[in-house]
Amino acid sequence: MAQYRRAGAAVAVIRLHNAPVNALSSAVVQALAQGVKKADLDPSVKAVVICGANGKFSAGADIRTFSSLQPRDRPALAETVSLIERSQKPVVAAIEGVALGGGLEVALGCHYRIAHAQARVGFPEVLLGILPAAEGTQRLPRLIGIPAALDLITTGRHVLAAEALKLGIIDEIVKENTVERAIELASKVSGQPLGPRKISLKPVPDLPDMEAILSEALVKVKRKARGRLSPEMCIQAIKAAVQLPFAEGVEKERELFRFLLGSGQAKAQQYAFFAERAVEKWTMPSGTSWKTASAQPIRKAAVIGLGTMGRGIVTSLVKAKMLVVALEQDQKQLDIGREAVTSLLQWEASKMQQSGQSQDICDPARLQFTLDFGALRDVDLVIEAVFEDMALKKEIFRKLSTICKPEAFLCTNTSALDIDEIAAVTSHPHQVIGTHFFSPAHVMKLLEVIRGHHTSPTTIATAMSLAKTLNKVGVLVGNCFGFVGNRMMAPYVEQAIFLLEEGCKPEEVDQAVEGFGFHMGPFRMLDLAGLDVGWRSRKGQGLTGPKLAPGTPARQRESRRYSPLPDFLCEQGRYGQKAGKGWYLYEKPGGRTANPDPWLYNFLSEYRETHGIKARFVDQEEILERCLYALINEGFQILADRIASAPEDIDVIYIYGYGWPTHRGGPMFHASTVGLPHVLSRLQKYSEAHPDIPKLQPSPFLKKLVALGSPPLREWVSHVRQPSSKL
Ligand SMILES: CC(C)(COP(=O)(O)OP(=O)(O)OC[C@H]1O[C@@H](n2cnc3c(N)ncnc32)[C@H](O)[C@@H]1OP(=O)(O)O)[C@@H](O)C(=O)NCCC(=O)NCCSC(=O)CC(=O)CCCCCCCCCCCCC(=O)O
Ligand SMILES: NC(=O)C1=CN([C@@H]2O[C@H](COP(=O)(O)OP(=O)(O)OC[C@H]3O[C@@H](n4cnc5c(N)ncnc54)[C@H](O)[C@@H]3O)[C@@H](O)[C@H]2O)C=CC1
Repeated sequence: MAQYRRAGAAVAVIRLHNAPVNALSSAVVQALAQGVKKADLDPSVKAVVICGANGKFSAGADIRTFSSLQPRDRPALAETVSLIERSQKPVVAAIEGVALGGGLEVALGCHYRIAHAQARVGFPEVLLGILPAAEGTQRLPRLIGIPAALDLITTGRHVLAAEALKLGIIDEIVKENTVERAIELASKVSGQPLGPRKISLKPVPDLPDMEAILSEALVKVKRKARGRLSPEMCIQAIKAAVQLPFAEGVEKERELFRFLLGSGQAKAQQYAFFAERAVEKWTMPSGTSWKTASAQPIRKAAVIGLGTMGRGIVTSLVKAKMLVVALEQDQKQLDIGREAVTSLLQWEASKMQQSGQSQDICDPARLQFTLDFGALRDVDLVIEAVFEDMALKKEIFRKLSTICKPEAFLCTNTSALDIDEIAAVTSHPHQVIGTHFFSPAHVMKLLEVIRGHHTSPTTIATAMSLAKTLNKVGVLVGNCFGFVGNRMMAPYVEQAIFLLEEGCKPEEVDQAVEGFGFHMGPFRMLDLAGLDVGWRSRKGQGLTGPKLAPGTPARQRESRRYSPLPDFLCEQGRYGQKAGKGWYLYEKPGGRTANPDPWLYNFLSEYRETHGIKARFVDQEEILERCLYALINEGFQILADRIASAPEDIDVIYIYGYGWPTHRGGPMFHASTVGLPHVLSRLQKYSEAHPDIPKLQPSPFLKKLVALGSPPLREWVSHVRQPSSKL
């Protein structure tokens, strides 16, 4: 838990031990405190070094124990940090790997901090719905000043040793053996006065405009937080550091921590933390899993199509230092694509430069632009990102199957189409897989990995490993129209549009959904993505356009309710942001500011009149429940169909791909929080009111879970019938 040893004559080394990340469980904290006391009591010890086992200092408090914390538990970690600082002998933190959260708090209790050049430090607590509660919000501002402390504590970002040195968090960077250097330093400083090294005794560096800095920070985090409480509470705690003596600031920090711990948001954000890690450990009902399948190395990759998605995918691959071949259909598109990729890479390089990272990502030697499929002969993996058109995709895959080397993996970025149908035209269907990136592909963290019927475990392992290499979260799902993400999106968007028919304005629906915490409501999202995308898909499905059977009622398809509103908008060229108008009006084509559009109000009134719909007032509760419960209901059906193997998979997809607010833990977590009987009864109510909307009819699986007494979320999948598995 914490190993105590002597190094040389006069230095005690305390090494934190708790694989894999030396989390500060109560046993570790206790052993650390004992070590510090032992060193203090031993007159032959003149100085102390604290370090971590396996090249990591510590990733902080053990998050798994938070759910069992009682509000009145003694803050043992904070007491230990104080104990370290009060030590009569100099204590040096030797930081390797990470010193995060409570790990950094321990280091701040030390009198000196040295770090390896590759080490990272930070206070990521805000991302877990809490704040640094072992006196971190009181020590960091004293050490590095308010503006920098606000940045680090409210964003949770990790900083590399070089930046930490610049900020004053650490005293020295080491390239070789950090612990040896710490021992040297400890020996050197023993006997020197410790008062000036105790951060709690320092005043917070004063600034003339302190009040303004704090208020601006509050406005900024409130705007960004979308209902998340922790960033605001972090600012309150930092404000206490400015306004109160250290001990009182610590009291305030604890009070705010207790409030956050009990808020429910912390539980949701910590669930999301573990869900993200759980999805990496994919398993198929056959027993094949991440443990048994091995990924193949990808050195050279190709991307076909450099449109919205392809250019972002190329950027991601280049950033991950792969050799990349980028292919387009004609010279004009190739030139446009090249320019777009170049500017994305330049932007990435400048971002990296700002954060002190090396920026050799733009090396043109690693990137080849071509019109020639022959250039794909030696690539290890291809990602196809051409138009969403099955015939075109098949044509491309047929070609790839003959041109690429037999062991190459063939991936499609389709957002909804059948992976098996695409794989069927190749000679190696077991090497075909869906890799569904999200827009913008170089930014969004999600990679939905879609397994076809023949996809091999090696192909899955390689695609999941690619996600990790690209710094994304891969989630393995089964093959069906829209997979997990877009399949659940469909009933959500459908409800939003039906609500317009019934009397809402787009901004009312968006405000309700954004008030819940989404970055964008459905109409702003549709305008951004382009209304023509869905239109093309609906035409393909024969729901509108030339394939629609003559005489089909305007608002009905196969006895289900259908809204032709988005088709009408597209017929008028209102494709969204790119056209300067869609559900909203923009300042110009490509403009970003969505303004309510009087034209649309008139259009909606006329539409309602034509179809004999009496507009009614729809309250926020109904807007939210209709949109979100329809989406969640589909999630239950997806679990029942075994398209997703666990609720965590769905939640991670929604958090990282669709902007579901993390503090609400994802749609399935949200359902478990509000209670399955509640979700069921609201769906029943709405489906009785709208019997022609099948997506409001509660999923039989949801009904089953309620009948079983609403078991906890982690038990849901044990109640799914196995034979229907698509995974
Ligand atoms: C560290 C990482 C960057 C490593 O990343 P990577 O190598 O990619 O590995 P992972 O797959 O992410 O992780 C490997 C494995 O480790 C698990 N794990 C990681 N971190 C933790 C952790 N902190 N705790 C537990 N487990 C952890 C992870 O889940 C993986 O395991 P698996 O799931 O089985 O696969 C990366 O892991 C990372 O970023 N980790 C999180 C870092 C973090 O967020 N740290 C902050 C932790 S919170 C903290 O430190 C809080 C504090 O400031 C102190 C709070 C004080 C609490 C005091 C209690 C007092 C209570 C009463 C108050 C009231 C007082 C009164 O009334 O008076
Ligand atoms: N736009 C989005 O937000 C998302 C799109 N997708 C999917 O990604 C794929 C691509 O979508 P977008 O990038 O939006 O399309 P896009 O229309 O922006 O780009 C497609 C590109 O493919 C090129 N192309 C067409 N035929 C080609 C051929 N034979 N050879 C080489 N290049 C060819 C086109 O010139 C164009 O540049 C589609 O399957 C889409 O469903 C997936 C996730 C999100």
